[in-house]
Amino acid sequence: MTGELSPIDKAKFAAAKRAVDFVEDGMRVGLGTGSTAAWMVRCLGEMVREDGIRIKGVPTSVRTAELARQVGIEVISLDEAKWLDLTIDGADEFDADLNLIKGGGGALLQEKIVATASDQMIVIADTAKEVGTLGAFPLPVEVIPFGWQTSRALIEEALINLDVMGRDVTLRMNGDAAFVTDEGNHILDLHLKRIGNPRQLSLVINQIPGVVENGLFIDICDVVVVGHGDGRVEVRDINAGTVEEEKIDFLESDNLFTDL
Ligand SMILES: O=C[C@H](O)[C@H](O)[C@H](O)COP(=O)(O)O
Repeated sequence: MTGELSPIDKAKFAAAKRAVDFVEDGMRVGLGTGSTAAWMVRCLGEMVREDGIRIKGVPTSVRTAELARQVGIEVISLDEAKWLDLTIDGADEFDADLNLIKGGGGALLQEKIVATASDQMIVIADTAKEVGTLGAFPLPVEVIPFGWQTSRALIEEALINLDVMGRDVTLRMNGDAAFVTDEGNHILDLHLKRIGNPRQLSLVINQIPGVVENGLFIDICDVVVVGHGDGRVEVRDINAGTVEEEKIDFLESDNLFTDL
């Protein structure tokens, strides 16, 4: 069945499959959003159904909550969990310091709250997500609908003051209408090309009235699991300074691919 998956999906699956090894019985786990995180939720569901591990999952979006329930994971809110042992999530970009751009799917706000309320955040990604410098992927910024054009103008002004390379700021659309997040907000995508100082940019953007949160995750991620299309995975731990390599056997998970 894996023959029907593209190499990129195999890479995402391999990273997800390796990352769930970090999950132990009784843990409260933050469940990320996106195509890579969806593989992780399916793998966790398999562990719950077949290995009998008991976990409580805190989803970062409506769609992840739906998938988690479908695969048999007990879903609780962050307020019920209060604090999490671990969050596993995808990313749009990561750099050598494991700083991230997230929010390509519009879930950055809940994702950042959940990851920050976790002892550890593990990012799962295919090799295409690794960059020398963040910023080729447009940086998502969540803004409240009221006065969003004013917020955009203030962001553009801030980008000029910071002397950032690209300054194009676009409203994310969903067909003919503005995209609406799970929190009822809009997303502005900042086409910056290169983010020289992500920490400074994040602080400046978050001070602008109307901005709820931005997609830069600075010093939040501890471990990245990078998947390759042939099943190889690298586990890079920024705190321990270690890199481990392994290979995932796709055949062991064939049942996960049958109902796609
Ligand atoms: O809002 C979406 C999330 O930040 C995703 O984790 C991110 O966009 C990566 O998604 P994917 O795994 O589909 O590339």
